[in-house]
Amino acid sequence: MSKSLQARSKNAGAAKKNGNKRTYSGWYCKPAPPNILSMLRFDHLPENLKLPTQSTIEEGYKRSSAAVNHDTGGRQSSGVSKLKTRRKIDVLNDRDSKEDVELRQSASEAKRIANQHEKVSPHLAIVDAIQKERLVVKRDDITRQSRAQGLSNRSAHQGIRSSRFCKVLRILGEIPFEPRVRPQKKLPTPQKRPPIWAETRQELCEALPYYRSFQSGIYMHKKIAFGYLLEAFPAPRDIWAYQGRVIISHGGGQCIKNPNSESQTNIPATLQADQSRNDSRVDTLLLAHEKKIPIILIAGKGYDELPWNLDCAYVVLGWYWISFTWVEAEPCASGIKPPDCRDYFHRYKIRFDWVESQGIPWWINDPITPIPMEPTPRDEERSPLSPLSTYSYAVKEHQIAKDNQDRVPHLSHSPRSTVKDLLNPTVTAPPSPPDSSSSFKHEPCKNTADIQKWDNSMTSSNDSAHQRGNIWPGEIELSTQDPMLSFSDNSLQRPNFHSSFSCSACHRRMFLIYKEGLICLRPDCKAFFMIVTRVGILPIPPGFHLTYEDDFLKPVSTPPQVILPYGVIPLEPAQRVPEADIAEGEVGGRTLWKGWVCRQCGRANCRYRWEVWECKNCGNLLAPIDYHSLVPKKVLPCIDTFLGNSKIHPSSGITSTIKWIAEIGCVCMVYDLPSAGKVYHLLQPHSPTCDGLLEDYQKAAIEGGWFQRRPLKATTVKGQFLAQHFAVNFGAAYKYQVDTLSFPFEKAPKCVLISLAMITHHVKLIFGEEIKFNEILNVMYREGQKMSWHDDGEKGLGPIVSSLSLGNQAIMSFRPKIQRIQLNKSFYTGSINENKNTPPISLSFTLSHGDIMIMQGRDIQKKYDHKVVPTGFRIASTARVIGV
Ligand SMILES: O=C(O)CCC(=O)C(=O)O
Ligand SMILES: [Fe+2]
Repeated sequence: MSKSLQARSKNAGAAKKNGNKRTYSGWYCKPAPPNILSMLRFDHLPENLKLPTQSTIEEGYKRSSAAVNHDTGGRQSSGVSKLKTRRKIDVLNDRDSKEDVELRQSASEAKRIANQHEKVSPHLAIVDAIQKERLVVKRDDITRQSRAQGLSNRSAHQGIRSSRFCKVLRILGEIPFEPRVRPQKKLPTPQKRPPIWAETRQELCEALPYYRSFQSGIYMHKKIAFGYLLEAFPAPRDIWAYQGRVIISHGGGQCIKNPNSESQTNIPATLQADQSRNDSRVDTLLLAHEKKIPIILIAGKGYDELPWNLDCAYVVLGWYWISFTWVEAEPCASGIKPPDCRDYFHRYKIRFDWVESQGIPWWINDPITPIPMEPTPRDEERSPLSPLSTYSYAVKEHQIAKDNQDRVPHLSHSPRSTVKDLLNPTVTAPPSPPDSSSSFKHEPCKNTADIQKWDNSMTSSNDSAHQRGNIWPGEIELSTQDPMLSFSDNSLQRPNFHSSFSCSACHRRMFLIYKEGLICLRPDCKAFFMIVTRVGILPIPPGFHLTYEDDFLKPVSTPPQVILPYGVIPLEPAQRVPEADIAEGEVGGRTLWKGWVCRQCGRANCRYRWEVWECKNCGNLLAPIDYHSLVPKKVLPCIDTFLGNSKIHPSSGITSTIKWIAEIGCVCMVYDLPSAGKVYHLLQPHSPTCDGLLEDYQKAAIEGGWFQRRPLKATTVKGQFLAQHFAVNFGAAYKYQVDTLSFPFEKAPKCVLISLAMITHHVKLIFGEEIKFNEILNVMYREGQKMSWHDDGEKGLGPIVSSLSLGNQAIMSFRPKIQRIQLNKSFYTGSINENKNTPPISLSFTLSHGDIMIMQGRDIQKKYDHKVVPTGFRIASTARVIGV
């Protein structure tokens, strides 16, 4: 006899001994016929339902009893003739209040039939039970239900109400109804302020080296997860438990808002494909779990599970480690193509546990509350037979609180992990996040060789991680037992969380994580995400409430492998960063426009003023620059260009000519953009005067505090978004794309007026007439800043726009305009590839210190976009006529 048959007969024997009791492993749980499974799974058009006819039932039965005979040595015998099934779907109007009574009656009838037939074939009993239930099809209900689930109107077709199946499932599975208790947001705002908070996503991304993702909910680099944002678009069973020490969220990716939906607001984003390890976000989170790499969690205002109302847009929660991951089945929304052969997607769930070395979470006002703790896998490994260690969190927390003495819970900056650490398979310290800023001491894993090694170590140690499996409390201890689940007096005796169970379909061990029953979490198992009931294993319909086991939710101690590599509060930018630190190769470096976390109030700030870091909340100032920091022309590199190194796309139709301007002894390149206008490039007509202007602009910026990064008017990012460059406008207001500060000419510093005079003079040399520019926009770029694709087409813009360039060189490019792509639709997929939709650059050339550029013709703004990418610190003044 095969092993499995031996086990079966042993279990069958055990069942006999216990009278009516049936052991789980002896339970015959052949899944119902395929059409029943899909019918149960989700809403379908009734005409597509194909409820089994007598002949299909018989066929199915024959198939399954053949299989059963093969499996069990002919335990089953024919009983088809006994079945009198109803095959009609009733289309009913609103049912009256007797509905539930009827439901119960028919369900107990169903159970009676199930009991009668279970010896024959439980799946036939299911068919019978379901049909006894008189499946209700009613258009209005479906519409309502679809809306409630955020599904589109297209799903509002007739179909079987999954809510009815939920009821059936609860009755057949004898599952008490335990509705999910939504957080009421009734907790008071924490007394301690968060270590870091922000009002915009940009502030997070510019101030925190571990969260630089504008769109995705996870910030990762080279397969290392650094930051995870808990925001809107929750998935089922996301949870905040034990005062936030345990957070269950979901894997990223493959989500979109339903494109068929009437309203794009207040509807959840739904999966459009399976989440799988092929997705780098999922893979990175799983690696973080396997390698015990901690990750910083940030909560946004849209995060519904947070039990108090945020009075800002984002708060940094702190360090977590990923203690467990698993896969669930999530219904395919209407209008979304399901995967082959099933009507659900795989959705990864990720469980984060608070890293205890941080002390108590900053938001907990009452440190006395004892928290039941589960031992770590390590504890279990050390003493597999000892009872669960009882751990008084309160005592430990008191101790930590005493040590911390009320300080804001940020960590000391432990030294950066080395590659050797990373390669150590037992103790793995994660590297610091990538950061081009030299002022943050926790430097990035810049070295590609290091990263390569890290990657390799990931891949090789990955195998061992897989061999180890997802070690979880109790697993090692209990894998030596043969846990049995039994039914007694119609109630399911469940083992506690530590017992785990063995899936009757795939025979693999599984943790019991839902109160509702034994649910296999292996996507490759035919019983994946189905519930064991008295009449067999049934799929879980949409909207069915699953509740986590209490034991499962308990916080677990942080294993020693979890090492925190840096504090959540980034170091301050170095005081008085020299603007002209050419040794670093970055004049006016990138460091200087990165954000900053105010030490006084914890606000994450963008650097929005040129001359100082200023806190938007409390006005705290950091590192104001002074005259010693000016960047003189002589320290700037200048690579000679040949006539501006212009490039013209062959298919653009653009032609160029060279003009000699004898009055000032200067070359001018003229580019003819067909049926749009001309672009003139005057090569360094006056650079010595410009050397002085370069310094004067910087002095004016320090003295006057003119130059600011200001909000873009249209952006795809939620909330305010600052342009990269620092700018100030004089004369007529020019606020076309950016809400730039504007002042009258009388207030303008001298350097601005000189620049305007120079531009006016050169424009007159070209066109022979004086243009009365009434506006000049002055832009300062720090290292790494640029002005992306745009036009200057403010209403009432005159035909001539002309600029003066100072400082480092910049490449100016033109390209034909494109239709703005609908970013919103694919916003959450992260799959936008703008390059696919962008036309090639028609013309580009290099602007050097002292060059003047002129665009002539309004149609240039209508037909072309332009962008300017400086090679480093640079100033540009652009004059226009506005309001004509
Ligand atoms: O930086 C420049 O040279 C030009 C900037 C520009 O295109 C603008 O201000 O609209
Ligand atoms: Fe422009």
